[in-house]
Amino acid sequence: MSLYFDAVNILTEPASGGSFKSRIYSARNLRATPAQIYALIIETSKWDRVLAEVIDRSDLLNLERKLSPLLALLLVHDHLIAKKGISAPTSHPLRQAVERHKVRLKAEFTKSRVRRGCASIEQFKTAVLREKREADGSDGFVYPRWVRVNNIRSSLEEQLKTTFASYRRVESLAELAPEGDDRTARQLLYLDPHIPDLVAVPYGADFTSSTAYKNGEIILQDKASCFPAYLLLGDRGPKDAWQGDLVDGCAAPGNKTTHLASLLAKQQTHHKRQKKQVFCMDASRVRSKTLQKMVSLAGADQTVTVLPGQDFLALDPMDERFEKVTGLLLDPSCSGSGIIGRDDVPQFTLPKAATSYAPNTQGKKRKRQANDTDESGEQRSKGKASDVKPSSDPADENDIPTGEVDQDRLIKLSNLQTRIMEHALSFPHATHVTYSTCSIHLIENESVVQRILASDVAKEGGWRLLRRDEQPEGMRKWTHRGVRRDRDPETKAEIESSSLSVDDLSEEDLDACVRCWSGDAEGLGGFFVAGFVRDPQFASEVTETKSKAKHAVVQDKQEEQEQDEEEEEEEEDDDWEGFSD
Ligand SMILES: C[S@@+](CC[C@H](N)C(=O)[O-])C[C@H]1O[C@@H](n2cnc3c(N)ncnc32)[C@H](O)[C@@H]1O
Repeated sequence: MSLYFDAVNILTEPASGGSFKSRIYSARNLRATPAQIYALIIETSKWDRVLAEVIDRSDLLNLERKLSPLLALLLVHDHLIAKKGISAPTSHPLRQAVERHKVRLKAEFTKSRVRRGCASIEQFKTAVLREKREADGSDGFVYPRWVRVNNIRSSLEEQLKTTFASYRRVESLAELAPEGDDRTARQLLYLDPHIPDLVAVPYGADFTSSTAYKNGEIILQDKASCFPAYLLLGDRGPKDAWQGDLVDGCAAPGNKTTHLASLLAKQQTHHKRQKKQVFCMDASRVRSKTLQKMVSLAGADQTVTVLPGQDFLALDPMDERFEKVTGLLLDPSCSGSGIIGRDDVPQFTLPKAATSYAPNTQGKKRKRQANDTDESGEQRSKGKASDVKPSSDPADENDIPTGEVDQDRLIKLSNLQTRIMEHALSFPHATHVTYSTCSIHLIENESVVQRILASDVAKEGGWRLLRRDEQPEGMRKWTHRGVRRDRDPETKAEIESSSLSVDDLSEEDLDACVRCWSGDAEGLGGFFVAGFVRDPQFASEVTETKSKAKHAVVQDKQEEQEQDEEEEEEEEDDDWEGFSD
């Protein structure tokens, strides 16, 4: 019986960090084996809708008051579906509480199958799974595992021949969706058409024990998180390699930094030794340790200098160390509202509790709360050096969203993001800067862009947005672009009542901004990125306009002064009461 109590405890305790499976395997005080508990929970979750129906119709919970809804679901699963039945001595009171009703339970289970027009248990299982996916909205929704090949240590060709040798290429992301009851990873691979060296595999694929992963040849990084470095360095090769140094100002845990280094490696010819070219930093000392480990694991120590605990805003753009900096990538802290919960804890439809049963949390559908857990990168990086793995989870990069929109916090974030960007634009030799967030809110995205473009530093430096037609090929092809008003994250429809709008941005500006949304066929969370470029022509136009304006002001002032003097003279004349006729 301990198996069922262990499963109930696992499902009802507050979630701590890590995947659901790893939480079971690292849980203490379990009496059953983790494998047994995991299998029971996963199998029961496939049948929950039917089991809840059977339990309700047979009135089990009103007849057996000792059973909680969740415990009943697990026990009835094993009673009706597991080959060996309930895993407890026949004399155990809870086993008896279920088996006393075996005729009724069996009859309701059969009726449930017949109602769905299924002739066999297999057909029944497939129908029930389809029903479950339709009900939870996950039907047709693909959220793959994204894998970036690190060009410092390997190449896409090499990885296709080794790590992915047994994988079959598919032509669409949709083919990575689980089929039937197959929620486990199948060996399928999709080459991303937008980001070079990025592949997608079914979500359950686990590379953490693969040599390629341990050696930093592959990095588990979400597709959207690859946009900023690609937008900055693009499809350059040895012939048109990036000139100058780069800064990643908000870099931990280091996904985008190592991506920059990987793209630079691709541009370098083999005989040319890479010089230090990327300065990266994070204001948090603890997160900087993770950053350094990620950089080393990716083999990027030759290219990347980590400035631990460095506040980007305190960096002096005039410092001679940065005089060759031509590009900056800024991915500051944000609300994280675009991060989709990777909560892999199975969600159960439960039977109705008996009227006199006082349920604990077992009676509710569990959803992980952001503050249940301690999953910020800050906390994670407190682990041992050997714990540090290339990050795959956007939650490692950002705050975990609470689901509630705190307007004051968004305003503060937006102000800080704008300051950070204005500081980036003040690097004297910078020509390209990218700005990104994993937020869906206009106030952190297009609105920040609008504020930056309106700033003195942008106007004086001749900064404008990197137009879509100037973007690297993969980004040009990406169709989801900037929006003028906030959108409903579910329906993607504009929120008419939203008072915030970005009226100063032109249609061309919005087309320059790149958006990602969760819940569509792209397999991503919410993300935003925009590139800024210094345009000398634009600068001179601005300077010219400014100097014309200045000139006009000076002229006006001069004229004003002359007039004043004339008037004064007149007044003086008026005041002169000397000679008279
Ligand atoms: C969204 S995360 C960056 C994720 C990272 N770019 C990646 O791809 O792995 C934001 C990071 O910015 C850091 N940060 C926030 N403000 C900063 C500042 N003023 N200077 C330097 N780092 C800052 C935070 O500590 C946090 O680690």
